[in-house]
Amino acid sequence: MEVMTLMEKLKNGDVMTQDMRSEIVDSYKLMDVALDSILNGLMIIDTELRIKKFNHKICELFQMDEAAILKLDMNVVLKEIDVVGNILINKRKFSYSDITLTIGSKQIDCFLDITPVVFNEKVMGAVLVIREAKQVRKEINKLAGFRANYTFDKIITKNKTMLELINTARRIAKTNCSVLIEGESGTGKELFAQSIHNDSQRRNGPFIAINCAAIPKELVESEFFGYETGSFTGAIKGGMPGKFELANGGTLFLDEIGEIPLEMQPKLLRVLDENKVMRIGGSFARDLDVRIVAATNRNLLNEMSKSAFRQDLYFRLNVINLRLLPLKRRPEDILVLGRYFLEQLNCENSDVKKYFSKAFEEKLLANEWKGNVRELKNMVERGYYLSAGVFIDCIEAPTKEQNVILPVRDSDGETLRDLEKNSIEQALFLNKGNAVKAAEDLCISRATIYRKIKAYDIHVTSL
Ligand SMILES: Nc1ncnc2c1ncn2[C@@H]1O[C@H](COP(=O)(O)OP(=O)(O)OP(=O)(O)O)[C@@H](O)[C@H]1O
Repeated sequence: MEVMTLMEKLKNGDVMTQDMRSEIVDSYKLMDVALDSILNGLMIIDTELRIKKFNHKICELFQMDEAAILKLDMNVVLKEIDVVGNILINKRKFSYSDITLTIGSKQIDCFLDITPVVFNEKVMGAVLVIREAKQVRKEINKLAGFRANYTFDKIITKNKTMLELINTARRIAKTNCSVLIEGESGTGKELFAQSIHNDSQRRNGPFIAINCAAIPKELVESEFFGYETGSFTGAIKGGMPGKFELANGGTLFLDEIGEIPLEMQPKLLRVLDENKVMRIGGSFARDLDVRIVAATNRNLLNEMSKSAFRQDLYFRLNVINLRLLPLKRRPEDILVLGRYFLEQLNCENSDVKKYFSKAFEEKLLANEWKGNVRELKNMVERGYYLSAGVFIDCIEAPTKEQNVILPVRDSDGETLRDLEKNSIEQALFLNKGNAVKAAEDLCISRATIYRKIKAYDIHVTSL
């Protein structure tokens, strides 16, 4: 018999039989099993915020046994929320992302849905569905692509030093120590960082990359550490987690670390030393479990001698050092890499298979490769799409920038600086302000273009 029908019968004065009693007991047991099979924490409270029921996941989330949970004062746990006003009186469902619950001396970051329980128009209490923020972020990171795609087997090289570096990186990937990757722009620093993450125990956690050169100085702290509601003008209501929090359980890749403002460096060092982060305007520190991989194309020793980079931070980051070789110092890699990129293009465009002409290969070997592997990849791609026949030859059609008639300027007296600034402005203009695309066209890194935009005070929106 349905429990509800049974209840109705009892309400109407029927006498409770043994069968009815076991029916009710069984149905309660069934409900408990169902509640415990749910992967989210679930709790039912009454209008006085007293706990009426909860599932096993709540014990896991709160790290408490059942008896301790029953003693919790939910007015304290939910002190950040107006449960009575918002949910019980207004009879409305509320969802809170990134809320902090106070459970005894612990703080738990979670996503919380509260739904009022209404019978015959009367509010009886509310159902709380609690999901751990760490878990939700893990799923979001997976969907949003915050993960590393590269693995060591995708790092192509025949160079002995580079092969040794890959071996070292493979070995240290298993540890938790910080890694500093040095090398010119386009040498494969991010490739190494992603491969280290994918070869570590953290491979299922997030890989969060942050380009220190791309963040405006005044936003660096909030990007790194996050902030709580109302901590500064323009802050999003409800606060925001910083990149450290987002990378919890995974790897944080600090690209262009040499660009980090000097005043920010001691704050970063403190977080790395203490493994804790406090959001701006926050009242408590959150525990962190983050592996740091930093990269730079600057000579940090030089920066230190100019007092532009702190020594203590340098030593904290430079536990393991990987110095990648520029492409011109590993000429044996030029054709190997070139053919690898060509092979990829042939696979992507399976209808036509193309080959390098002898002259093209000679041109590749003779090039300066200031933009390193990135430049090589772009050049192969350009050759591939611009060549009419199956052989990729040297004749390169004019690039987008060369094709355009630019505003006439008196070139007399134009300094190198002006020329560089003009080129960047043109590339930005041609790419409708998209700095990443402009950087690709100019064969420079994203970090470099952001740095130059800042240095030349280029207003992207007015181009
Ligand atoms: N050894 C390699 N094998 C295959 N692809 C490579 C290799 N090295 C670099 N690449 C490719 O070259 C491009 C640039 O690499 P990456 O972004 O890792 O360089 P980077 O040193 O981090 O550059 P930047 O300092 O400008 O950020 C990427 O598309 C990457 O896949």
